[in-house]
Amino acid sequence: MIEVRGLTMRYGRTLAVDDLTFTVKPGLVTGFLGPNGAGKSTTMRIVLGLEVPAAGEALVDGRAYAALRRPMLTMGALLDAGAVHGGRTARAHLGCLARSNGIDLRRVAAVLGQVGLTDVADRRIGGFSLGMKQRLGIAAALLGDPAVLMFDEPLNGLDPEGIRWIRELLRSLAAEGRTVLLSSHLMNELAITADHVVVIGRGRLIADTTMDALAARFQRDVLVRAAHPERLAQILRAHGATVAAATAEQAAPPTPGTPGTPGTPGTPGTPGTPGTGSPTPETATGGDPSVQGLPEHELSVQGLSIKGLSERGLSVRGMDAAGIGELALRAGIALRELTPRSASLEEAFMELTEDSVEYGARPAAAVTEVAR
Ligand SMILES: Nc1ncnc2c1ncn2[C@@H]1O[C@H](COP(=O)(O)OP(=O)(O)OP(=O)(O)O)[C@@H](O)[C@H]1O
Repeated sequence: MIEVRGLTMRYGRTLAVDDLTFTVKPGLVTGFLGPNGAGKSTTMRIVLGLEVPAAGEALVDGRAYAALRRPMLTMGALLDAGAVHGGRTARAHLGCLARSNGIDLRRVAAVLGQVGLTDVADRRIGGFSLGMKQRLGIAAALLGDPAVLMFDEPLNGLDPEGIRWIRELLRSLAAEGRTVLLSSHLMNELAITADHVVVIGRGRLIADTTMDALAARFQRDVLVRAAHPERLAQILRAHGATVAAATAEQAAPPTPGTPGTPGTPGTPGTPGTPGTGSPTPETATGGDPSVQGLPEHELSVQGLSIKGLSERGLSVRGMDAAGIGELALRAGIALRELTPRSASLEEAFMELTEDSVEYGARPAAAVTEVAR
């Protein structure tokens, strides 16, 4: 387990890490995500005892890394794959590390095999590609067979095969019950690999949550176009959904010639869906017995006219497309469009971190909400 508590780090006037607290648990791959300069590397260097924080502490399995007598047996880390002596062979490099940590030299051959470098073990590291250096760095991290592993941007610059290999390795290490933390500034890279994600921006915690919860939080809404939008809005609200008029940008322009295109029922060449002709305000209020007699404000959504709603559609949150379809069917309201819309994880990340960049520290309530 890695515990980061109230960590603060300054470089001159730059506040690189700002009162950061999170825990990395065993048995999971945890992604450490943030835009460039967010403070990921600084945090990792503090965990490794390479920097002394202005406040707070970082513990590895309950102890400060710098206080460990044989640290590589507790935690393996890869911070900078390029920071190795290019004149040494891979085997000699790992042999040095093993000797200095009292690790059995037989582990050298074992980890070289584990990362697929056995065939090049006696070549000088200076001639290695970036991918080979990454593998060597990972071999070094695995040398002491530690329960905790921490990698800074291990996927950087790798080809798809290399990325897939690291992903599978990290997942298998977590499946063995180890604690695995990897940083990245790309959400899409982490989305497939990580179970849990800690997001930081400007050194502050933005989110500490499961990947699934993050995706669910950024499930945007369902865009609904219906024959009687105002009535459907009432019904959906009565069942707990939040309904708003879709904004102009949200509503994709209707495809020309689509049957039942809003606002053009019965136009030659665009046959309306039977029984779902877009109502004029008069027919919607006058012809529909279920809404007759209702006050005017209950027959609109955000002040939009029924025609406006028919064209833009409704943005529905808190209910999935199946639930909306079911309620519309029961009410006899024909649907013309029912589109679940969610942000990609990359968009979710941009949205989260853009806020932190734009406004600095997020209010504690927002962090709690995301971190839940
Ligand atoms: N040695 C240093 N001296 C001065 N400023 C530093 C130093 N190291 C980091 N910083 C600053 O601290 C902040 C956090 O940097 P850090 O490298 O930890 O971010 P990061 O999230 O790892 O970014 P990246 O993805 O670009 O590596 C940045 O503003 C950076 O410029």
